[in-house]
Amino acid sequence: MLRSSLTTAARRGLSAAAAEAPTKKVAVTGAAGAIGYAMLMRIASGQMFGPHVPVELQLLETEQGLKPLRGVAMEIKDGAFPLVRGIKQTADPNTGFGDADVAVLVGARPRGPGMERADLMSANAAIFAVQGKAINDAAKRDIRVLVVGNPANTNALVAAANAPDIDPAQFMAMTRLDQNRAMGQVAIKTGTPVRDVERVVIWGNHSSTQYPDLSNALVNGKPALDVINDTKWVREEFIPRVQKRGAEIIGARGASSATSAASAAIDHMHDLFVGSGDAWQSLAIRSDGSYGIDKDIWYSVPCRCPGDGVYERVLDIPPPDEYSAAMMDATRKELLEERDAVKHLLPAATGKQTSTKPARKKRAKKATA
Ligand SMILES: NC(=O)c1ccc[n+]([C@@H]2O[C@H](COP(=O)([O-])OP(=O)(O)OC[C@H]3O[C@@H](n4cnc5c(N)ncnc54)[C@H](O)[C@@H]3O)[C@@H](O)[C@H]2O)c1
Ligand SMILES: O=C(O)C[C@H](O)C(=O)O
Repeated sequence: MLRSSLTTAARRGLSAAAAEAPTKKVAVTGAAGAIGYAMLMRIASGQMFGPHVPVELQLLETEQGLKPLRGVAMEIKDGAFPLVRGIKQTADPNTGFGDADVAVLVGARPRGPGMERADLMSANAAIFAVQGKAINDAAKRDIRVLVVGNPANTNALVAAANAPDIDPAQFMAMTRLDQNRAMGQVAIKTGTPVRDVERVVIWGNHSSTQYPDLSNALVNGKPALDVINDTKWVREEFIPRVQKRGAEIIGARGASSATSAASAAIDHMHDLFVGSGDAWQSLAIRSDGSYGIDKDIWYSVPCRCPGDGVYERVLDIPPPDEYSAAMMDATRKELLEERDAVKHLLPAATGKQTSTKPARKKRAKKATA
């Protein structure tokens, strides 16, 4: 068994030592859905945690979803991925999150044509209360949780509030898709490869109130706003396009974005665990009052990711100008309204730990070494 896995590893260019790295237990909910389907092969192939980290997949679905999930699991097995150490399939949250190092919470109803994210609030938020409790009961204490299912920011709040023994800083919601969309639009506008677009920030909610901000962005190392030199385009085309890109895709595809969402989840977790140096990544994290944002809402801000599951807010930036401040405020207000709408699912104040550090760096290192 060992011999054959090393042989396979060697075939795929992995060293024997690398193939022996500690296994990461990764829970994925909604694993048989469109995003799950697009994401799992990429986790299995090492794109989320790097090519040297084996994974055990813990796939959580509804009872109804278990049948298609069986097919997804068969396909993963048929991929013969050397890094995959096991595939668990379950509809029981405590089993799904059992001993998990990482959880990607995708399972939730997607928006259809004509729906706003607020329409998903009551249908989906309750799922995250149940899953927060299960994470609290069953997962590793230093788990990192990424919420993808919408309304993602407020679902992260609900999950964290129902996991009183886990630092809420370990729960994140995904705005990396918005960041990637914004970087893509800037690259097209300036005729530059995306690689040369940096420091684009998504502030606030993963919704049409988000603020895709180019104030600090660079294109080829020069201020993006100078390179673009077109405030009308920024305010009347770029910002609304990024804010409403989800709806634009639903209109075109008849279904909500899936491959790009899966790709963004891979990017988010890759940068969190493998690290992305000095680059800025937008993460929707529990507000600690920085930037004048109310505490205890999951508001997207720029972070640096040194690796090992740690993030640090980028605080060394100039204060927002009047336009940016108004945009940041609008999305802040929406998140406060969303929080009010799920009050019944928040059993305890989420300010249970005051640390703004993403929790237990030492233990995280140990868990991800
Ligand atoms: N944050 C983002 O950037 C972003 C981007 C795209 C989509 N989304 C959201 O992601 C979610 C999933 O989208 P999708 O296209 O994969 O939808 P989908 O309908 O294709 O799949 C969802 C899956 O979740 C499962 N599920 C539902 N409730 C569950 C539960 N309680 N436990 C486990 N599994 C459960 C369903 O059975 C289904 O298989 C939606 O809410 C969508 O709006 C977020
Ligand atoms: O917009 C949606 O409902 C889906 C997703 O959140 C997206 O941004 O594509």
